[in-house]
Amino acid sequence: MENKQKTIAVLTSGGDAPGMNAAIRAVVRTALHRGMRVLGVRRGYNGLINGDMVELNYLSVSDIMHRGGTILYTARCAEFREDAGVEKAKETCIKMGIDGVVVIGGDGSYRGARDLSLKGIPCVGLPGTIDNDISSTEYTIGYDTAMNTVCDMVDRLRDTSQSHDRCSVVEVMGRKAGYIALNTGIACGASVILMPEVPYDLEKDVLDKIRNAHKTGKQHFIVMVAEGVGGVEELAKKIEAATGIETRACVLGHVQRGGAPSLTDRVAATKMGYHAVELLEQGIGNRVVGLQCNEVVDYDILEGLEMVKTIDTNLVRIAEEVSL
Ligand SMILES: Nc1ncnc2c1ncn2[C@@H]1O[C@H](COP(=O)(O)OP(=O)(O)OP(=O)(O)O)[C@@H](O)[C@H]1O
Ligand SMILES: O=P(O)(O)OC[C@H]1O[C@](O)(CO)[C@@H](O)[C@@H]1O
Ligand SMILES: [Mg+2]
Repeated sequence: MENKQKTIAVLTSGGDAPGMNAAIRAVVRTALHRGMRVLGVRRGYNGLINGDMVELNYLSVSDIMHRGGTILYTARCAEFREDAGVEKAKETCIKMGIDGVVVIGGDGSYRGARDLSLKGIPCVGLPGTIDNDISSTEYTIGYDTAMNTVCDMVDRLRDTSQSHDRCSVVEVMGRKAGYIALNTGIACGASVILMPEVPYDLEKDVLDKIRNAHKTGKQHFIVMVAEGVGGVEELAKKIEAATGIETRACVLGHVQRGGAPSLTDRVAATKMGYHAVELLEQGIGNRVVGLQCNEVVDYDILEGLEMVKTIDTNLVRIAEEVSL
């Protein structure tokens, strides 16, 4: 008897990230190349629960590689956090003949993928988040683009800070992680970088540093603050009061999630998307795909979620020594 044609589904979930489209394209093209059908699920797990999906062909994913956002839309789906929601999604998968699902998203989306895998629908997670806060991979899709966007924005802030002899306190995204803040802080020449992983003393690590640099003739400052530290408005007031330097706070916000993906994001998304399909082709689910030393790897979802990722303490030290 002839083998039944495999059908896989692909969805994006959680916050969007530049490069998600490149990942969708890689999944679709790889699967079609191997003779599978592909369904694109709209708005994350919502689409899986409600059966909101469309068949994708080679042309459906043309001209999307260079676009930010996700053509499949994304969402945070409260219903999927409950067993009843996962059960409904499973029923939809069975009804639509879905043999496996590629879930592109963050750690929350991975938990959902695990729940559905445990119900017998093989799921493979791809790391799609600007935060780079997924332990099982050194790199997440969207991280590089978001950091380049931050650099571009902060370079602009520097122009106006420099012209006014001001201090700019900038909040960047990252949820509870400081990866974006640390790397962009270095790249933008920040005088101070605050991230949740590294405790700081306001007087010693922020105010004294700015006061001392001010005495040597430095007139404008960038203070980079991770979202997980927050409080940029209050911090700006404290810096102004303690140093006499006019200070402004700026929360960069969602601009960090948009824009054309960088080359790094496009290639990473393509490599990982390809691997996800290779796994599903073999009927292997409950896995998360990642990059370690730029090589594609995969792990059991729970094992991946339980891995620990730490901030690069050497990079923190370098940032401290070179900043002024
Ligand atoms: N513990 C869980 N069990 C089942 N499903 C979950 C769980 N946590 C999250 N999900 C599902 O995954 C969706 C996305 O999760 P979340 O909002 O945490 O974003 P994420 O995937 O971590 O991405 P990001 O943090 O980059 O925005 C949730 O809306 C929900 O549908
Ligand atoms: O778009 P929302 O729901 O406001 O979520 C914002 C969060 O999503 C991210 O942009 C991506 O996880 C975080 O950096 C941020 O904390
Ligand atoms: Mg998350």
